[in-house]
Amino acid sequence: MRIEDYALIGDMQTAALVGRDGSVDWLCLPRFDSPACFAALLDAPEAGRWLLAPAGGGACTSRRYRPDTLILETVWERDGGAVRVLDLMPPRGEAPDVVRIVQGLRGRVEMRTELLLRFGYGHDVPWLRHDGGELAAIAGPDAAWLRTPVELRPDEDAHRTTGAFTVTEGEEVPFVLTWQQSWLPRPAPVDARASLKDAERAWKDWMRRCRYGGGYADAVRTSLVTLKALTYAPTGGLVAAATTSLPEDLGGSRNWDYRYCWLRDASFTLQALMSAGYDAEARAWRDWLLRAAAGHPADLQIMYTVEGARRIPEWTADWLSGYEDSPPVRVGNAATGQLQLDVYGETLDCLHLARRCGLAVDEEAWDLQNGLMSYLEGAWRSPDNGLWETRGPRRNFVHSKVLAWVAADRMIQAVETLSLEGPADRWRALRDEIHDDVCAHGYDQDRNTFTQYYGSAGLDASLLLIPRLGFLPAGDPRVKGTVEAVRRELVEDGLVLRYRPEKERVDGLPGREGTFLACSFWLADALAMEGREDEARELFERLLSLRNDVGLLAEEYDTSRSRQVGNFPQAFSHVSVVNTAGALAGRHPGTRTP
Ligand SMILES: OC[C@H]1O[C@H](O[C@H]2O[C@H](CO)[C@@H](O)[C@H](O)[C@H]2O)[C@H](O)[C@@H](O)[C@@H]1O
Repeated sequence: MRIEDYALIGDMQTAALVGRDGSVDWLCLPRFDSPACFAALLDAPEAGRWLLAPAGGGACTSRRYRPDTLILETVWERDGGAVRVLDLMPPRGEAPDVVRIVQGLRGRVEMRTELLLRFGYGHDVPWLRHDGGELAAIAGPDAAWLRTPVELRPDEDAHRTTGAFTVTEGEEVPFVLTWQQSWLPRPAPVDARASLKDAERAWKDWMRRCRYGGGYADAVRTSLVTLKALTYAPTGGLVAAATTSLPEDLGGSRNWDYRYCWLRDASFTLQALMSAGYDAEARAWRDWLLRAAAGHPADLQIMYTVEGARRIPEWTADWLSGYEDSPPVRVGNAATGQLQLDVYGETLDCLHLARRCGLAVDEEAWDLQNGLMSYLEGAWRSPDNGLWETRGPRRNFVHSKVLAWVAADRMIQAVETLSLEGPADRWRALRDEIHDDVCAHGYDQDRNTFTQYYGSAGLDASLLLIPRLGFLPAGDPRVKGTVEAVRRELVEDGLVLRYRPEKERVDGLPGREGTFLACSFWLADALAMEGREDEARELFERLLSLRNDVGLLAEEYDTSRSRQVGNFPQAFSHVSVVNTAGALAGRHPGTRTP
């Protein structure tokens, strides 16, 4: 399946990907970053999957989410009849469940199910016990049960379970898969119908809180649901995407694990959610941050687990061949230990915005902000790995310095407008110093553009954020020059690359990558801010057209193959849908009138 052939279901603790062929090919239990029990996404079906589809196989005729929910409806029209499968993960009760309900729509359709549970990222083959429509599977720490009225059959050789049945018009056949740690008693089974109702109610209640009132409302609502689905409800942490190792370069090795909370991605996500009125999520994330960042500000990490833990060692699951033969499959992320100075600015920007939106002034949060700012005062001159997490030598990335300016600016604003206490004069001097430094060393007069890093001949799409962050106005000739330079040098078939990896081999990695969707939205934002609304709208609509049939976007787009690439669905991309729609409605991205 292509990446865009998948849809997401989830229960705000983990998520699964369901293909257009009715196969659940990715599911990590019990948490986003737990080992997968279905990993066919990154190998063959033998790495674990759950198929539920007409016996003849093949892709569905159509599918959609029930409006304002993450309940997936997949329809197959066949000669003798039509069938719909509802897929969902109900709000988490005692244990995680995947509920699948087959509904006969017309005539008769022969159906088939095939379940291969492979715990430990496709590695661990469980013992299976069948009892009529009941299956129990167990391997090491994992146990799972499948309940259905359909007679299930073991295929002992292949360690798989199959079932065949016919569904006629008006008939409904439920399947419920439940997971639990193997040493605990089996959880009480959930009722498929009742959990469908619970899930629908929970999603609709959440969407009712939405205050977004601009254009492109359907796209924005789908993206908000996706962002909420990437939130780990027990702690308020937000993952960057639901997957690991979907390649940025098909056949290449730019494959990373995104099932963690990046302060950068989470700050962006929160800004989008707050702009739509979701203040409770902002509070939950602020509290998550206070717990995760506790300790010395110099020890702040750029990412944590959803629980706020610090250790995320990177290793490769060598038994998996990778998506479309793109090894390695990485688990964990070595970028954890990198120095990325921009996260201080993004975090302080987000906390400031949260306060402006009415989040109560909290002493602990202000202490944290002061601590982060003091650290940055001493550290902002250091070269770092930058927001793209380059694995080459550290550089003086212009974006990192601009975000140091943002950090000082938002702290000054907090003192000036929210009457918080702090050394505003010292911060004002620092803000001016950083501004002068960036304009002197990060701007190339001959080419009339800011550069990727001090002294670099290369460009970087993150420079498009300069006007939106308030570092310089959109009408400044240096900003306009940068926008034009990005269009000239980084645009491929109308979409924007983050940078040219081949140039100066800045990221220290082999191969190339697709155009980066968030950066393409940033170009639309920059054009809108410059008053070039028609061009901005045209680009935005092109980007919306790249979403799959259920409105989802991966991290990147390969223009030569016309395919989505990279992890999926990606928060960065969906944040950008919300922000750019807001920008076109006249609101600057990431802001909300307090
Ligand atoms: O491309 C190299 C890097 O790719 C990942 O980082 C990217 O994803 C992060 C999460 O969305 C995002 O915060 C960052 O800006 C992106 O560059 C990967 O996590 C890195 O390990 C890798 O070096």
